[in-house]
Amino acid sequence: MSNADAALTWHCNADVAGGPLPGLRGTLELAGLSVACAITEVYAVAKHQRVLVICGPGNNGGDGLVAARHLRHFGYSPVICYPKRTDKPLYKGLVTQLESLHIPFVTVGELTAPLSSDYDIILDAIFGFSFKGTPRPPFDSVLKMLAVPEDKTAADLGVPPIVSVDIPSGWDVEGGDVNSIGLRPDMLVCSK
Ligand SMILES: NC(=O)C1=CN([C@@H]2O[C@H](COP(=O)(O)OP(=O)(O)OC[C@H]3O[C@@H](n4cnc5c(N)ncnc54)[C@H](O)[C@@H]3O)[C@@H](O)[C@H]2O)[C@@H](O)CC1
Repeated sequence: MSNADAALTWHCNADVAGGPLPGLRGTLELAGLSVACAITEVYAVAKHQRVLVICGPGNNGGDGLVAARHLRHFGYSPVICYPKRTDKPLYKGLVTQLESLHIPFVTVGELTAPLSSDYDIILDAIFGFSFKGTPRPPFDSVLKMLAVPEDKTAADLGVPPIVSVDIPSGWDVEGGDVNSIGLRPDMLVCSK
């Protein structure tokens, strides 16, 4: 059993540790752990150690914060971009856990193209099913850095493989890429 399988099995059998975590905290933990485990299956740490985790302001971003912690424990070197933080205690706790592991945080301004010079994978935890309208700053400029127009390749633009949580960020959950955001993830991790 791999470390990732062991962690997921432990979480799913969490009654041995006093019961599953309740409510949103529990679902965020399970979602984030599942995302991290899925990444280990597809992007081996030996070749994809540097992971940029971009977190949005809602629960999709929370999945990213949890996934980053597990990725660190699985041997990856996550760096987090979390430009719109919330004061909710659950989220402050997730940030404190990451800081205690000395996981670096970067601002949007510190992200420079081509992203592939600094990162081997992007974890897109910006928006999930509650995204509406067109992306507002600062996420509009972040999404532009991740976009790959139809007539270009990710390699041309230096965009590393993108793993999206739930749905590609900026896409409408029913209508798809109605705003022509151009984010075309290589991998999507979503619940059944
Ligand atoms: N709701 C739940 O119980 C859970 C949700 N999870 C994840 O969280 C996602 C849904 O979470 P949320 O409902 O918090 O929403 P999202 O995380 O999808 O996004 C909502 C946030 O994005 C902002 N936003 C919306 N449209 C925007 C725009 N055009 N420009 C800039 N900001 C914009 C909103 O103001 C809000 O802060 C799911 O897709 C899933 O990935 C789960 O994984 C964990 C449990």
